[in-house]
Amino acid sequence: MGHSAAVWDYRAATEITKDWNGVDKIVLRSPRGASARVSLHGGQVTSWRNEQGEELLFTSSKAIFKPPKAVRGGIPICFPQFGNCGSLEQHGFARNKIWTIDENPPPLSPNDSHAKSFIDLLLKPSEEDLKCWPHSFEFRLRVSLAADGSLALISRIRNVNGKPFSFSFAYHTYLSVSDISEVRIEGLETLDYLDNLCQKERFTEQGDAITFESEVGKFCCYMIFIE
Ligand SMILES: O=P(O)(O)OC[C@H]1O[C@@H](O)[C@H](O)[C@@H](O)[C@@H]1O
Repeated sequence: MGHSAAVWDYRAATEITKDWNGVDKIVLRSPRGASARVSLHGGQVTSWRNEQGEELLFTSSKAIFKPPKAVRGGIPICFPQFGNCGSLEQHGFARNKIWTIDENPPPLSPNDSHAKSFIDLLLKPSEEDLKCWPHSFEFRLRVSLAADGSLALISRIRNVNGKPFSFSFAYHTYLSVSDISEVRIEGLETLDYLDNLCQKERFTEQGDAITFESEVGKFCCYMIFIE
């Protein structure tokens, strides 16, 4: 009768264990067998499996899993800087840090009608972070897995002391694909991008979907204004 989602215990479907470096990792499960694994190292989603148990994210065979090295794979969080567009280390420091779990997270929004298992992770700056990036922030990352296996990440960056600052941010998602020649990315037409393979020269994406016949390195430019 398909009642499994109604009786599914979402708290019990969230399991916290340790990886082999002693860092906590969280596994979220859906009633039909999808799962997501999130590490406190970098607040990084390191695995996302569908109901058939197939891994949807790529992790490099050369990835180093020892903090503070960033793990090349899954969904690294780039913050407070994307790439090398600033004075910080490449992609900022968030992906190198050990995040914490918020044991009393705010509830899911009432508009969110689908039951989900979720975890809220927090990152606050250390003394050392404040020396190289002197801004008081709290980064809340909510990772949720819906009953149908879909994964959502919501990031909220709070300015703690009201002094303005700017930052850049990205989910540097590594998707696993079986045949790159079959991949098309649609919906970026007309957006400007910086071409990493052409000294970050600025171009405008034209007409068709992006396909991959050789190496591609495009940073699409979005600007979000928050009042
Ligand atoms: O090697 P990192 O620091 O994990 O960054 C991953 C990649 O990030 C991309 O944004 C860069 O264009 C690549 O050159 C880089 O390899």
